[in-house]
Amino acid sequence: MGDEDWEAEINPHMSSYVPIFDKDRYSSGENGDNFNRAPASSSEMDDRPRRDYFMKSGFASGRNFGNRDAGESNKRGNTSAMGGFGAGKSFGNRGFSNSKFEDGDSSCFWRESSNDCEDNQTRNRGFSKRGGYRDGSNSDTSGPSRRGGRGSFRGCRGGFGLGSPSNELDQDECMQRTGGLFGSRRPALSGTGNGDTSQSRSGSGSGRGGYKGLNEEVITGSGKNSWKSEAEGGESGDTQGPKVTYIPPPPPEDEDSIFAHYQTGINFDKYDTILVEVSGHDAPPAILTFEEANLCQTLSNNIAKAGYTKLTPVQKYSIPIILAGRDLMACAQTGSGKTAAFLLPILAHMMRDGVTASRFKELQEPECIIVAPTRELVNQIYLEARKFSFGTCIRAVVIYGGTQLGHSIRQIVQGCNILCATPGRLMDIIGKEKIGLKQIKYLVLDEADRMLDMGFGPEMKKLISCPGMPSKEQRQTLMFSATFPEEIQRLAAEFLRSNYLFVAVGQVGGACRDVQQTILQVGQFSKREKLVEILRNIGDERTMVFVETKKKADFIATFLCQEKISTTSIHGDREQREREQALGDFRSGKCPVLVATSVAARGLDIENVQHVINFDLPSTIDEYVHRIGRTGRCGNTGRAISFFDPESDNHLAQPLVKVLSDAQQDVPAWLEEIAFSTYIPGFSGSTRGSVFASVDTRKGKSTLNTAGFSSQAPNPVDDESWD
Ligand SMILES: Nc1ncnc2c1ncn2[C@@H]1O[C@H](COP(=O)(O)OP(=O)(O)OP(=O)(O)O)[C@@H](O)[C@H]1O
Repeated sequence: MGDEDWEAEINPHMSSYVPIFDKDRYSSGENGDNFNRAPASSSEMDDRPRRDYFMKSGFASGRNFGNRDAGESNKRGNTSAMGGFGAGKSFGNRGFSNSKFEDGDSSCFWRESSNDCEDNQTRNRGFSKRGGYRDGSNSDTSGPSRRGGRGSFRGCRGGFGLGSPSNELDQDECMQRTGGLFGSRRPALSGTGNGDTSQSRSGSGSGRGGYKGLNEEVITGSGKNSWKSEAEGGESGDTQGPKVTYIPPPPPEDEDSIFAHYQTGINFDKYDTILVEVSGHDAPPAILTFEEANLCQTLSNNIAKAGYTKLTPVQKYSIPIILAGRDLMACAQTGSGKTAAFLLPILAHMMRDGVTASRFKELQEPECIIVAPTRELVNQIYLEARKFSFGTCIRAVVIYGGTQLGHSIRQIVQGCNILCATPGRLMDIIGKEKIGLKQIKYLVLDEADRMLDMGFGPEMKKLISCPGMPSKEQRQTLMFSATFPEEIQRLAAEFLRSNYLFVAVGQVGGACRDVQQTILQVGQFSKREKLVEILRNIGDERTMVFVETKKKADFIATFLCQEKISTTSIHGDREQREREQALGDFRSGKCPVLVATSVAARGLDIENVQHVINFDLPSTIDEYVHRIGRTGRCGNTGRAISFFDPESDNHLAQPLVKVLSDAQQDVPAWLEEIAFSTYIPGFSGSTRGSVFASVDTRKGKSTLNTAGFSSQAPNPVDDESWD
């Protein structure tokens, strides 16, 4: 079913789902959490699920959005600023400067009904209307609103602008606010007024990379589509937008929290049986134990405290390669420890070579930059870097969009050896001359195929051609992913030294075998019923439900709440604080169901996710592999159920059959039939013309081995032909 059809189906529900806030009956409980609150009456019951969702999923955690009833809002006590956000800011999508952005006691979602253009637009957009906000200190309600309710902004597209920023930081922040909300459906981005973030702008007209769902933002430029990044939320500064004030709460500092980890699963030891291929000249032998890596004592202690006793295959091969100073492209199944595979040898080198101890400086010159496509993922990588560098003088910093730029800068100027960043925020910070690149020795692209695709690729190219960035001969470049389409491997050459090594653990682009995959044929209109049936059977086990569009994510989450299934959601139209809240609620088990778009498909490592449900199949098989990889991690088992709608998913039949059979899963006969009937000559694994690379695209193979053994073989690769 196309998106249009969903519009038709969703909209009537949307209007009926508009929560009419009844402040007396639905005001917050003590903890500001109204979820699962028993209804006071049957009429309340009707509305409750939608309130539940808004409250629970952070739409409403104590905020009044775009609320006309500013007076009511003020009565609620204006608790502000957990973590500092929202303090002193006022919100209101129509010039209401009194409604406060609250975060605290009161859990309520306020939404007014109105017949005006904005509201109609909002309703059409969905029920997720959020009130706009303005910087209270700059407030000028008569001026252009910094952020209208989502719907209202869209309804009045073109009328969006900014007041004059009052200082450099302000300017930059203003420039940054493209936000998930505002990036929608805008033309190619151009800088306006403030040239200082030009590097982050798509000078070529290409938008930020990221994820695209069916109705997600597409920005055209450079003669081809490039995605307005949902993942990034468009924080780059490439257009004007509202001021982002969110300051993420600092992670816990106590050692127990830093080293908290989950257990490896029963299949962890089976990793050793996976075939590993290493291609490229003179690959150093794999190591079999952490001891062989000869890491310094502090690092070894941290590894032990993290609960790592045994290397995973990608670690066995990648660690010695990186320690030998080689460039690397590594492809290994989801959840198999790629993060430590690059962090540990980098940290070991930094410890060996010595780093500038962190100290306050306006311009920081980190030794290592790690980029990844989503905010949540860079944050996760940062936490891993912080864990492994615990007790050393190495300081890791994380910066990402959707948060206050000033906060990112403050983190950086305190000292920065390892910078974990999303591309947009990174380019902004470089543009602000807070980060110098001269000292860069390591450049890591996690989810590298995504980082190099047409979404993020242009940004990455800008990064490596930034003034000061050491040439590829002078730095070590490392790329990791579970998928690596051939054409992306070719693009990667520009970033890597010609003698880079390629490590493939198992089938490149293959699914993790610890995930039991089931494909069900379900038509679009039966999906919800099926979903509820499955979730009821699952009970409280943690489940991620992937849908294709942000709008549908809201819709399904609301629907599930209505069915009394505790659900939250994450997607690119949600504020960053809401995204983090949603992830937190999911991680803690408070909401065992997380409805997500592809923004959550890659990299996220959440303990105990036992099920992934593809309510909608993604458009590419690689995406499928990443999504189902949110379960079955680190030797644990998991289950993935995918709804296959023959009306829309036939193009995936062949690659699905391949992925299933490669992972030794049952292939339904009906799927084989569809695959056969849509046979594409020459198909070898993917849609969109690209295929799984079965090997390093340079075609040379030097090693074919199981992960338990190190070996070296002659390398037939002709570097010249590759370069
Ligand atoms: N050697 C090890 N021993 C025990 N646990 C490990 C080891 N290596 C990694 N882990 C844990 O396994 C989990 C998955 O690791 P990680 O997130 O790095 O996987 P990944 O390969 O990057 O997955 P994805 O492809 O989804 O990004 C993490 O919780 C990590 O701490």
